[in-house]
Order: sequence, then C-alpha cells, then structure tokens
Amino acid sequence: MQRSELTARRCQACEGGIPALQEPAIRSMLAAVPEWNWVPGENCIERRWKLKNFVQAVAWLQTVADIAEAEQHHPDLHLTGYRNLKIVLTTHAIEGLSENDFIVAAHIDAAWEAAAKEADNHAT
Ligand SMILES: C[C@H](O)[C@H](O)[C@H]1CNC2=NC(N)=NC(=O)C2=N1
Repeated sequence: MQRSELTARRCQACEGGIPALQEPAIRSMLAAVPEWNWVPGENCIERRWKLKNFVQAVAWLQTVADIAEAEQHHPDLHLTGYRNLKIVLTTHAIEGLSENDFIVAAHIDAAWEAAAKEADNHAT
C-alpha cells in the first residue's frame, strides 16, 4: 500500500464493534509507513524521533496533537530525556490496531517530511 492511499482517508469514529486488523492487513499497511514498528504483543505501532532540543520536541508534539485532533484519533505521546519522542498508536476501543492508526501514522509521516523540507529551505 502507498502512503497516499492512507492520507487520502479520514479516521472513522470507533467505539468498538469492529474487528482488529490481522497480520496480513497490518503488514500491507505497514509498507506505507515503514518508519513505524509493529509491537504485536502490545497491539500497537510506534515511531521514535530524537529532536534537536526540548523546544523542537515540544513543537513536533504539538503538530502531532493537531493531526490527532483533526482526525479524532489520539496517540500516546512519550517525551523523555528532554528530546526523545516515542509516539504510539493503537485503537483503545478495540484493544487492537485499526485502519485509523495507520491513517494517523501516514499523516504524521507526511507532516514530518514537510517539516524537514521546510527546514532545508530555510538552510539554503
Ligand atoms: C468516538 C471517538 O472516535 C473515540 O472516542 C475515539 C477518540 N480517540 C481515540 N483514539 C484512539 N487511539 N483510540 C480510540 O479508541 C479512540 N477513540
């Protein structure tokens, strides 16, 4: 699957009642967000960043929070050691992974790439 297929979709409100994704679907969607690691034992996907400093880390967290609010699907956010970020996506309502997790991951990756390009533009 391509990332653009996921960013073209919107999260669907989930309060249970749908089955969690199984391994074949998870692997197919992971191919679209290869920076994310699947943690099967915790029913989640996670991605880590080391930012330049605390302020950059908090700014990036805010961007992620804005994406989560826009999609109404909310990751767990871990900021430790002042600039290490771990973002964890799971669908609490089904205690498993849903397409929503991959849609938010794809939006986060696209925003990260856009931010990196912006930084490059400023550097040149
Ligand atoms: C109705 C609404 O979609 C739900 O309350 C949402 C809100 N955000 C959520 N975020 C995550 N990660 N899992 C959920 O099950 C969840 N439920």
